[in-house]
Amino acid sequence: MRVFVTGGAGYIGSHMVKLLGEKGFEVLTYDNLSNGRKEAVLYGHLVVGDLLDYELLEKTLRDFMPDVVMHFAAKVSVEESVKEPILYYENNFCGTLNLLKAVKKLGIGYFILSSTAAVYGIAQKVPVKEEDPTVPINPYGWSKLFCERALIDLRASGYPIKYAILRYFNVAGADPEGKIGQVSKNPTHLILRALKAAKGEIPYLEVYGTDYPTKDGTAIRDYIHVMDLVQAHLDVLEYLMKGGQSDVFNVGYGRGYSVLEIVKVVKEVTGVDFEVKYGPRREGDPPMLIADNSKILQKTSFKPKYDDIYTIVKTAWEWERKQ
Ligand SMILES: NC(=O)c1ccc[n+]([C@@H]2O[C@H](COP(=O)([O-])OP(=O)(O)OC[C@H]3O[C@@H](n4cnc5c(N)ncnc54)[C@H](O)[C@@H]3O)[C@@H](O)[C@H]2O)c1
Ligand SMILES: O=c1ccn([C@@H]2O[C@H](COP(=O)(O)OP(=O)(O)O[C@H]3O[C@H](CO)[C@@H](O)[C@H](O)[C@H]3O)[C@@H](O)[C@H]2O)c(=O)[nH]1
Repeated sequence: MRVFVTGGAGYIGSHMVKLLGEKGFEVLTYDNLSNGRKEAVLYGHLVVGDLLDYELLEKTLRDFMPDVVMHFAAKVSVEESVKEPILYYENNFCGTLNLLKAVKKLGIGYFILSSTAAVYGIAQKVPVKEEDPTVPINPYGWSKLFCERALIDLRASGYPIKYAILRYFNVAGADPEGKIGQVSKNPTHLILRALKAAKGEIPYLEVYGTDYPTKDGTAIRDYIHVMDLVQAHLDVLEYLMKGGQSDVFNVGYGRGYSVLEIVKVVKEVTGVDFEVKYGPRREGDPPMLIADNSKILQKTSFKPKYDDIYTIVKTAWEWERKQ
């Protein structure tokens, strides 16, 4: 089976490409390398191209003619999206429209979209369920919600695409074999920044906000290991191919850690008591996001294997210390 992976040179996409390659899928990665690295693509070919370059996108898809499109390519920083909203709408939404346009033209049948817990905005209750209100509080979340809508509407218009929209919670950790991991040109993610503080690459870790309505005043997130996340894509694909209905799925573990709890785990795992400073909230950050993952657990064969915060931080640290 042939799988076209957009964003396959990035953090999550490269773990997906590795798993697909190991399982014997034929893979083609399409990535503009704006935040990806060609060395991270361990299987199949890489076409360096932009989603916004419709001609190249359509030609690449036509030449490869995949059975499945897995769409990871996006700009992913909440903070940057608040400062550069047009960039986010253009890259993420217009990019996805180009992809859907080409998919429809070529008659491709399966589509898995990387969406995000950021579509929920300030959750009224946690854990959040897929049918809960989606009112993003930053342009990144809106750009992803628009992509969801476009895909749902394409199906509703009668085009017989089978899709899964996966709303990832906070993805962390690295390939346990140590071949790939998270590399970012401008790292903003909490665990990665904490590890960089432990390495001395940044002078301290700043905690963004200590006045959230949570147990210790810092924001809570549901951290999921990247290996479980990419496995979830195969489980969902199997579900669709066996006749499962197109649907939206939360992908998280259903439990949350505060920023301070993560700091404690990172200090324990690295053995480094790095400096922590306390600053104001970061614009666009909701207080708490935890997945209700019962739908994916019930409907597909997905079974988390790496759902231990120490395993997540350890695999990330093993990768990061080699960089
Ligand atoms: N990391 C997380 O915690 C998280 C959580 C929820 C959802 N997601 C989603 O997962 C997906 C992958 O995120 P990631 O963390 O691996 O980010 P990443 O930046 O490592 O990967 C994204 C890849 O897409 C490529 N890309 C971006 N715009 C492109 C364009 N216009 N054309 C071609 N390639 C382009 C980048 O070069 C990069 O390699 C994204 O869609 C993101 O919204 C990530
Ligand atoms: O140096 C830092 C970095 C982050 N945080 C806090 O840590 C939490 C997690 O932040 P981060 O790791 O940047 O993730 P999120 O902003 O929650 O967003 C991630 O998780 C979303 C899903 O929940 C994805 O959609 C996004 O792509 C991904 O960046 C937030 O409360 C941040 O304010 C800090 O306090 N200090």
